[in-house]
Amino acid sequence: MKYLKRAEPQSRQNNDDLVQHVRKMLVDIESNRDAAVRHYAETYDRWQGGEFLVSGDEIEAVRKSLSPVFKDDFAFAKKQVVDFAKRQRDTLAEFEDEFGDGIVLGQKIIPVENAGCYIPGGKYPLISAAIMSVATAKAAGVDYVLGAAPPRDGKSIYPHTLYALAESGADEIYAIGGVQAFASMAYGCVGMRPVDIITGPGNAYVAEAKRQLFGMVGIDLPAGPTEILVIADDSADPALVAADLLGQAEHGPDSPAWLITQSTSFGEAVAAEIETQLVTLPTRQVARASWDRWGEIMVVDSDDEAIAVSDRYAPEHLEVQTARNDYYLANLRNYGSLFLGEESTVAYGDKGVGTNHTLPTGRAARYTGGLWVGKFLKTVTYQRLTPAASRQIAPAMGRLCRAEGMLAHEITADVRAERYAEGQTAGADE
Ligand SMILES: NC(=O)c1ccc[n+]([C@@H]2O[C@H](COP(=O)([O-])OP(=O)(O)OC[C@H]3O[C@@H](n4cnc5c(N)ncnc54)[C@H](O)[C@@H]3O)[C@@H](O)[C@H]2O)c1
Ligand SMILES: [Zn+2]
Repeated sequence: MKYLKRAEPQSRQNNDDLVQHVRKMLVDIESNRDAAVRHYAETYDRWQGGEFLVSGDEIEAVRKSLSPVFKDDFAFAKKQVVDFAKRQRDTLAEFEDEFGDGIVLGQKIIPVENAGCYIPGGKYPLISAAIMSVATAKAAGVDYVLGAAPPRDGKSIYPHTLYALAESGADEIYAIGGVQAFASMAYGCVGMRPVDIITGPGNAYVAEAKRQLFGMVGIDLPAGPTEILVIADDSADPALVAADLLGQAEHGPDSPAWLITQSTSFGEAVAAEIETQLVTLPTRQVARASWDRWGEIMVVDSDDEAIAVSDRYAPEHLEVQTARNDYYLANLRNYGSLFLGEESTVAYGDKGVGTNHTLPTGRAARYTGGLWVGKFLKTVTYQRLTPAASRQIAPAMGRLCRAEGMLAHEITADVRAERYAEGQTAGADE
């Protein structure tokens, strides 16, 4: 593999400052609660309001103010995402079966009770993120869903985001952003009830807060700064590929965009197109910074090498525009969501083609997919035995306890062997 363009040396590994900064905030909020939350909201969100909880009147006013076209577009996106989520829910099944005579084992699927969903809004109000988290949680059957988004002007949530949160089914909505939002949802500050799982994408502070809070509260997945990788060959259109790379570079100055191709001339054409398009792109300031710093163009020798390199990057978004898209679909392993052919594009996935847009970043796609109904559901198990079955497995179970030196465990098996011994009346077989 050779690089036509390479990212600046990665400084991501050394994120001590970020880790310490977020830890300090979380510790402060855990001990000083609402006062600390208010302090950080004032510092980082320029908060000037009173209550963080958004009132029903404010939601109603927003409902009235938005255009029918926006509402129709939103309804389309929501329907796509919810239909797909329900279809995914249908793939999960409870079961109860016999595993050996008299040994009944089962799986149940139980939604978490309370979920806190974060909608990013530092740079852009990510309206669709409300559907991705809140509507998906509701499709999973979560009882109570709290929505949180940063205030746009120090006072209230961006109206379209507020509408999206309400329409997606949020039970309560709070105008609060970043680390202080996640800490409040986890610890139950500023009137929030402490939730069981916190979800949603966000910037580096948000991603780090989720990582540190994990354990005391559930998290969906590491979903930090957006990434895109495009695998393209000579059959692709360099202008379209360049547009798609810049489309995601626009997210923030820490959003990498990568291209893998087997054709040096194609790689050069995309590089030239990017320069051309950056001249007029309205959000070029951000896109230029991220492309210069993180952008990469790699030339490989074969489809299999393209797949191997792509799997190493484990990109959040992966577009494949080649003459052999099905081969890639069959063989790629690590990605958050895959966009096959030039007709699909990450922006569709972002805004509401139907797949969830909260996706793994920072190589987390090696071990997880994106947000989906399953993240709000627990697959739990249960067991039930007949007396005869209990008696029958007791000796083996007891010996395994003993082998581990767990003698109190062994006794629990031994007493059952005795209790259900043949001829005993207590607990005899039905
Ligand atoms: N992985 C995914 O699925 C996915 C999807 C959509 C968006 N994203 C990413 O989400 C991110 C959104 O970022 P954003 O910044 O626009 O919005 P954000 O809501 O994630 O972050 C804004 C918050 O950051 C906090 N903040 C800012 N500076 C701080 C500081 N110095 N210390 C502590 N907190 C601070 C503020 O409280 C503010 O409310 C982008 O990086 C985007 O790429 C990821
Ligand atoms: Zn995007």
